[in-house]
Amino acid sequence: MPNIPNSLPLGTSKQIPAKFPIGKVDTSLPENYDAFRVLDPDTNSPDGQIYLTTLPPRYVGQTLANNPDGWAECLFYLTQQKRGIISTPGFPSLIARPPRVRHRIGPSRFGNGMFATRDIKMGELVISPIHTPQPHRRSLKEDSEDFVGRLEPQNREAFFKLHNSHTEDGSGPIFGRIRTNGIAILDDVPEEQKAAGDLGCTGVFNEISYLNHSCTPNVTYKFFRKSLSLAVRALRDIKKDEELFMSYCIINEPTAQRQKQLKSYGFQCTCLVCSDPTSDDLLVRIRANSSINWDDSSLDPVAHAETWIAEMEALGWQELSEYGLYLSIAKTGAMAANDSAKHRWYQDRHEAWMEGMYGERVKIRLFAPGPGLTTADDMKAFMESLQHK
Ligand SMILES: C[S@@+](CC[C@H](N)C(=O)[O-])C[C@H]1O[C@@H](n2cnc3c(N)ncnc32)[C@H](O)[C@@H]1O
Repeated sequence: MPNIPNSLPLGTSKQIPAKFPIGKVDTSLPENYDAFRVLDPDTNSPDGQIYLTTLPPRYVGQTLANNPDGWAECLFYLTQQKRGIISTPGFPSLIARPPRVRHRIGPSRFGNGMFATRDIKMGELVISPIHTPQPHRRSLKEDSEDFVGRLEPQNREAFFKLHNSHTEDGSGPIFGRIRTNGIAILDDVPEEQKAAGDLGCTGVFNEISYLNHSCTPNVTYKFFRKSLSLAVRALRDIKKDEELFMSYCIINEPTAQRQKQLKSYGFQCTCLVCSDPTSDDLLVRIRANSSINWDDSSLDPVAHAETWIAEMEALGWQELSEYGLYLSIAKTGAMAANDSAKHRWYQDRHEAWMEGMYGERVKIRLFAPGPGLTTADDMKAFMESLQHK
């Protein structure tokens, strides 16, 4: 029998793409630069120019007092990108916010950082930005200067308070801050737009850009095009006053690879897994054990999953997709063993984790216990029937 399918598509660990290149950057302008720079293009403007535009559209005289969600100053190279955003169903939507403020910015071991101001449960929304300045694709130094000039004064002030770890490589005070604080927001681009060259953006955020890095992060984010905002959610239960960490790199790669990705931020990560020389080997074993043979009667799926869940939780490795696979195995195994309390527990944990990872509540009731679906054999037949759907 094939391995049990999981409700989570495989390979879905957050693929946070590499940032701007490491080291010295070429910020020279193309020839005829001014001739093809356009402010506030309409969506019929030809592609291939450099566009500076404000989204959602901003009318004369409007200030943050009229629109607390604010505006994003965007720099595009394709009008396709502006078209893509404004044709997103529901755009512009209000930004979803947590019911009460759950974060603060303050001193951390790594300069400033962000902290929880109350206990936060796995999956819960920690923060959505009030506004999302400066999504952009490639960024030339001059373009960056232009769009910072277009920001609301208080947002410009917030921008210049951000850390700049690129003071020695020719980036300058603006592009340097974009390189240090830019968060890749690739994930929400519809496939057909990707094909048309709309590869997503990098965004710099007033508050979210204060999140420091860990390879065992306790929050992650999802970008929503319809509100041009990031939702930062808890990947596990977080205690009041804990520092919040996101990952700046692809965490399911070996330590040396991760350290390479982090070089552009000018620090060496010293988190729990980076400091443990056995962690790469553990990662391989976590991956290898995350699919099981449901025909193997010598294996107790729940006990197997629980061992690995405990191991991953001890490290704080919930951002790995394998953590979701183990929750899924535990939930399914508990159902097959007729342990409805445990089944419900893992069902809820899995849903909360999915919400944390993907930013939305996903109801997965595929494996709800019911007549005729209570033994391992029933489960096997059920899974086989799914394979043929
Ligand atoms: C996006 S900023 C985060 C906020 C920053 N700590 C501040 O004081 O404004 C990224 C910078 O924070 C620092 N940083 C973030 N995570 C770190 C970590 N795990 N270890 C050391 N430095 C870190 C590095 O200087 C990095 O370039």
